[in-house]
Amino acid sequence: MQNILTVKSLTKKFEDFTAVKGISFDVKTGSIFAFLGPNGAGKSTTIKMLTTVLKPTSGEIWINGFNALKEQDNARASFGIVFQDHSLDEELTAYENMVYHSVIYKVPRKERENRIRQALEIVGLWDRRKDFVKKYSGGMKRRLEIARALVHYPKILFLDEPTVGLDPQTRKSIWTHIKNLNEERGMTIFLTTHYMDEAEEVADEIAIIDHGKIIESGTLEKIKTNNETESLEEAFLKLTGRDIRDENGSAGSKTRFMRGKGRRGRI
Ligand SMILES: Nc1ncnc2c1ncn2[C@@H]1O[C@H](COP(=O)(O)OP(=O)(O)OP(=O)(O)O)[C@@H](O)[C@H]1O
Repeated sequence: MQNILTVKSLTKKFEDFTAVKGISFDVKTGSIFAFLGPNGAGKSTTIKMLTTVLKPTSGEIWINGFNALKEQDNARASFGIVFQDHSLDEELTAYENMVYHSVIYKVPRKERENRIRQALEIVGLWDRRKDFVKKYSGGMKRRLEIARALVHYPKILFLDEPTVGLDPQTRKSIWTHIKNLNEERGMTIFLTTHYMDEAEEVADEIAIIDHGKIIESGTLEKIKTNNETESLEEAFLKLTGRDIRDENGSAGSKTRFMRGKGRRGRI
């Protein structure tokens, strides 16, 4: 199987602090890859580098055969992104949001309508296309963001915490849409999540990052065997000494209090 994404010795320094320390990994074409780590481990910094938002200090990123640092336009055309924070225009309808994004991504005018329809149908929002986004529920907004990320036919979709802040039923529905995209359309999915059960259920391969280094990677079975645990959550705890979940207990929002200060061991 070919790799749609290859990362070699990727490093990011913020002045004298190294947030990502020479990580390397491959993502197979057509797979679902989960990138996990405690708060402050380096996930967002890595995703920002992979999606060309942040320039690495050193290392290589290859996306769909393109060097993401030297062939940025081709690399960008190869992926879609759904970030944690909503970036929809609430004063526009869903359809208008889609058009706006299609223009930015230079989708040919003649193909625009057809592609928008396809993308909205995938997430079950075609019938609601004329509604203003401000009337949408949290789950519908997330589905719209996923549809928007599909309109330029990306080969790989980056999802940063796609279900954060959503109730369990809505989370389930989002995963159904994501799994359909992967299984029926062969789209590669790269995701981060704080919900271990979700990663366990959907991911073909998993990488765990802590303190800027990948400390474990492979299939769920391999990770459980390596760590002699029954679940991913137990393996994660054993490896990082930390719980990935919100420790304030408020579903969805993430604690920041452990961020980056070497608090390994405190649970
Ligand atoms: N612009 C920046 N300047 C300085 N330090 C930064 C910057 N961005 C991130 N960091 C630091 O780099 C480390 C990794 O941060 P990052 O946001 O990548 O972690 P994360 O794994 O995504 O965490 P979370 O799950 O909390 O979002 C943290 O210690 C963070 O404080």
